Amino acid sequence: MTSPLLSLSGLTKAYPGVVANDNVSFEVQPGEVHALLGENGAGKSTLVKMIYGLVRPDSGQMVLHGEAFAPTEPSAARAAGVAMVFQHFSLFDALNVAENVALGMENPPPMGDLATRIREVSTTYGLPLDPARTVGELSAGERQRVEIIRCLLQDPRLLIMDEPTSVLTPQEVDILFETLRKLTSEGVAILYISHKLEEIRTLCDHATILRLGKNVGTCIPRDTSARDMAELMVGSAFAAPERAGRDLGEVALELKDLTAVSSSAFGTSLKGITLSVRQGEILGLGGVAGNGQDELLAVLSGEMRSNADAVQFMGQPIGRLGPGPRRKMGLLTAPEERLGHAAAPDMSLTENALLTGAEREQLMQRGFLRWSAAEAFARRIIEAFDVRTPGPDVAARALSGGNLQKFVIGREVMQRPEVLVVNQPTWGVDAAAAAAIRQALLDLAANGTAVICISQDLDELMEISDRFGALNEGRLSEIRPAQGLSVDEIGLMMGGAHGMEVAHV
Ligand SMILES: Nc1ncnc2c1ncn2[C@@H]1O[C@H](COP(=O)(O)OP(=O)(O)OP(=O)(O)O)[C@@H](O)[C@H]1O
Repeated sequence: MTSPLLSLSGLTKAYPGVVANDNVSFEVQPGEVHALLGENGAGKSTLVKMIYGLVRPDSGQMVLHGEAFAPTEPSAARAAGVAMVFQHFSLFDALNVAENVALGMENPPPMGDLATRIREVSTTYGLPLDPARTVGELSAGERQRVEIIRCLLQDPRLLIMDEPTSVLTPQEVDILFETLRKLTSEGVAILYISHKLEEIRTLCDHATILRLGKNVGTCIPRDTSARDMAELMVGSAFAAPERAGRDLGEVALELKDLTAVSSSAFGTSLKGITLSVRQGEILGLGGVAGNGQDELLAVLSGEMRSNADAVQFMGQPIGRLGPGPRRKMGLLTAPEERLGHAAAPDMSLTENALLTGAEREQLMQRGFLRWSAAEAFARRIIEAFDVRTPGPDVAARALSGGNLQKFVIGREVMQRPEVLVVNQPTWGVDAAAAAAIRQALLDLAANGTAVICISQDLDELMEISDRFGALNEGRLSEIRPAQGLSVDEIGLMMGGAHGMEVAHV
């Protein structure tokens, strides 16, 4: 048997109120794809941050290529052959691909040489990318390729990937997996974090499962069902969402030939969008990211204005109203970007609860903030949505990604909206919590709320939507009943955006 590439023994890291990693030990072999599984807050990101030199363990040892390994910063980890592709890309939109790659390198070669090397790596590993293109014009999949190529130019022995497929089309996922397989055939090891269990079954050789910071077991994903893996992570069985029959009420929200120019140079303008959603109904909107989803959410939240008549709430024109008045009426929204847009990173959960809940939860009285009521509201969200955190005083940025997502969705759901618009409601959320969020949206609709769910997850949309439409380059397809729609029909509705194929529903 070959000696392991990386072995971890007894790694422990505590934060105030939580032990993020508790005596974690396992090994990664050269040439394998090793999955790191665990529910939200289980400690996956903390563990890989220790390997990448972003977080220092309180105790425990790491051995890489047979030598003691204790990186104090990412450059030390990179020098030892460890590379990492993050969930959120750190790229500059206005610069081209080669310039962005150079910015992430310790000693970048001259631009001409770098462009040649980028072309070589991109051809060798099947990652099509033109070094001269401006990054702002690239799709999410192409941006990820910039990050991957940046890593590959450093000749890594271990590549860490944190939820790499959440922004990719099914076709881009296939391309990525091909690249990863080529890398492993050359002996590179891949440490792979994902909540998408079917993908893990396709790609990964071994999996280590974390629960509440502890290593609770390993499995061979190919030989384990997705349901069994989910239960290993949670430690118990969980319920799949149930959809009750509902009577639909009045039209709650209507868009009439809505046209809006994106405020961003790299955004997508909305072109003639017409739709309506009734009380008690869930309208699912699919499409590849970057086809107008963010702009549609902004035009509904009031962050972007339109013609007054183009947006109608219970028959009233509201296109010129800002976010405050819309919230007061009961039109609530939860954007996709949880850190920075949906939540203020350095503010506590109580302060974040206040940010969107002040009006409808009466957290303000005669100009004064009612702090104890705001804290009680934050506690109710934490309780109802099973947000794993020591308490409401914790800053939003200290929550694991999935737990913050649960908080952001819970905050809007608990305000009993008349209309709720969500974008990617279960992004980065584990299987059990995703089921709970979908159930909460179904329950809201059962109580008469009109829901618009924008998502790239077609399985999710088919599970909860009554009717389905797709965004493509700022236009909306025909809207059709979701039940009985075939994969081919959905593919046609998505209109081949960025040449994508719909591989699964
Ligand atoms: N900087 C920090 N300060 C305080 N607590 C933190 C910090 N970073 C992580 N934690 C806590 O450590 C625990 C583990 O978080 P971590 O981000 O590693 O989980 P995860 O498994 O990656 O979750 P997810 O799947 O939601 O991304 C969580 O309880 C989280 O709140």
